[in-house]
Amino acid sequence: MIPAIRVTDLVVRHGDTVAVNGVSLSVGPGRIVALLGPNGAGKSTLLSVVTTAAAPGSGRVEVFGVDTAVDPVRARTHIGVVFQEQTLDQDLSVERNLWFHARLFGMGRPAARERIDEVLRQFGLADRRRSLVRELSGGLARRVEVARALLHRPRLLVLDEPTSGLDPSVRRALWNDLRVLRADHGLTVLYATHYLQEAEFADEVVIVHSGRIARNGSPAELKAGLTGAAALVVATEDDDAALGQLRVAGFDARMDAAGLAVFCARPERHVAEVARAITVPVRTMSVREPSMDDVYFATTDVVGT
Ligand SMILES: Nc1ncnc2c1ncn2[C@@H]1O[C@H](COP(=O)(O)OP(=O)(O)OP(=O)(O)O)[C@@H](O)[C@H]1O
Repeated sequence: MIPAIRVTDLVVRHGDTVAVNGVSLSVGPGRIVALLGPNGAGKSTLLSVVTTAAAPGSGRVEVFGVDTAVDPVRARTHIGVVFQEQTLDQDLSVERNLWFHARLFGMGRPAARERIDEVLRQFGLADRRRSLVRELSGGLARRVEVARALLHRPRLLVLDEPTSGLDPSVRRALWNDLRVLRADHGLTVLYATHYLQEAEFADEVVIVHSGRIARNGSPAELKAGLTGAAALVVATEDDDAALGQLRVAGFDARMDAAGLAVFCARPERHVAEVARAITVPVRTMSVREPSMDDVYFATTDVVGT
């Protein structure tokens, strides 16, 4: 099976800065992949090469088997892009913006008209078709951008921080749309985000740091691979006394933001043992699994030092 995206030993420089430093990555069709990483990690640069906006310094990028450096025009037929900054023409209507895109991708008039009607309906924008973009809310304008990106029926949608500045309900609606598109059309989605909880929607998370892939895997794999973050969180009548008792019993117990945390690899297996070690009354005990935040900070801190 041809991967939707294959990146091989990619290096990209901006002047003296090595923005992408030897990245290799393969994304299967229909997968949803999140790119995480601190500012300046190289996410946008990587996305710009995948979308043919920038050329690789060395290495190779293929989109559905098409080498983006050899045949960028053909590669672009497979790719829809939603850029970090809004790129709609503010003084044109929603419909006109879509029309220009359709013409840019060589769609004939009848086909363009039909497809524009279809995406406007699909994204709930039919009643806004004649609205000027500058009259739209940020959330609606984003919807128009996603609709535009999908107009030429690409198989891969690339989004660079698509939800930044959008309110939580608009963000949730966008992710629902993308999941439906994947389910109905097998769309492959690659997106960069700084909202760590948005990485939970992905089949695979790729954490980029200093131009390299620092860690990648499914959200569950990344969390399971994290040692030292899972804990039993205990609330007692006297947490200070309980802390001392747990330490005497040999547990790695600490006070943190959640309260008294007992760190252990499989917390659910230690409930009885922890309860036995504490003589003060226990109010509640709960298992805390590692979060995407734990994975992110463990990865970027370790790599950054
Ligand atoms: N046009 C440019 N000219 C010079 N340096 C650049 C240019 N674009 C990016 N860089 C540098 O390349 C590195 C990677 O930047 P890039 O924008 O790809 O990171 P990013 O992970 O997308 O960051 P952010 O989360 O802030 O968008 C950074 O050191 C950045 O300063």
